[in-house]
Amino acid sequence: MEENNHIYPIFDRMLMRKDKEDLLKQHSVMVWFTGLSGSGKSTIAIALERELHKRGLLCRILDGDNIRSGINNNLGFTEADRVENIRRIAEVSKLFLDTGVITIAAFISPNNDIREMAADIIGQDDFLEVYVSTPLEECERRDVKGLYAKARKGEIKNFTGISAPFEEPAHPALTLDTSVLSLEESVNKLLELILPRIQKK
Ligand SMILES: Nc1ncnc2c1ncn2[C@@H]1O[C@H](COP(=O)(O)OS(=O)(=O)O)[C@@H](OP(=O)(O)O)[C@H]1O
Ligand SMILES: Nc1ncnc2c1ncn2[C@@H]1O[C@H](COP(=O)(O)OP(=O)(O)O)[C@@H](O)[C@H]1O
Repeated sequence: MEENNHIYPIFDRMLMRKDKEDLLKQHSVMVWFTGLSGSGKSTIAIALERELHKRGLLCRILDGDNIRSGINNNLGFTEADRVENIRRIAEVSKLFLDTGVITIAAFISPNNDIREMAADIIGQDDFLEVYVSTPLEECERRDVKGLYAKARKGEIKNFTGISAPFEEPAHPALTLDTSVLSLEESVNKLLELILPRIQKK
């Protein structure tokens, strides 16, 4: 490769994240939602992506539907499996970030060590932690997938909030309690936080 450089100067260097961000006219960032099942992570992620898309900004959502059903379909909910789940998600996120894409992850990611590992893989400066702090009582009242009822009956083991721990983030960039905030209010708060970072002047 090196000896061809004078013939093909275009091979001088590999295209970098900045080249891709310039192409897309945006800065990429990682928006990392954490919170209990049913707290609103996916709902907010989808609404946020729509608002950014409307503004001409390219995003990628990673959530249980496209990760746990595919690349991570060999993982369950033991502590070790959750660590591996989040590790792979962080590595995949990094690829999207390096492609200039605004990356939005919606996973329980139940403790500080797991979220810290994700932030280390992705890079602390790119990592915006958003805590969807909807109380357990409200998540359980919603019981979107009927899993809390099953967990209470002991039919699902290691269920976060019931039989497995959830550790609140110490210093999230933003906290959204969807028992108090409407979806629109949550998205507006996110836009206020994110837009100044991702829009190219
Ligand atoms: N034992 C147990 N504990 C928690 N959650 C469970 C469990 N079993 C299945 N589910 C469903 O899986 C979704 C959570 O997956 P995550 O990948 O976000 O979890 S983690 O970050 O690895 O802790 C979560 O979906 P969300 O509601 O989207 O959060 C649950 O529906
Ligand atoms: N203000 C709100 N913000 C977000 N979701 C809400 C709100 N009020 C009610 N919900 C409902 O709560 C549920 C949250 O589910 P989901 O987004 O799948 O949560 P998670 O991804 O955290 O498991 C959805 O059914 C959603 O319609």
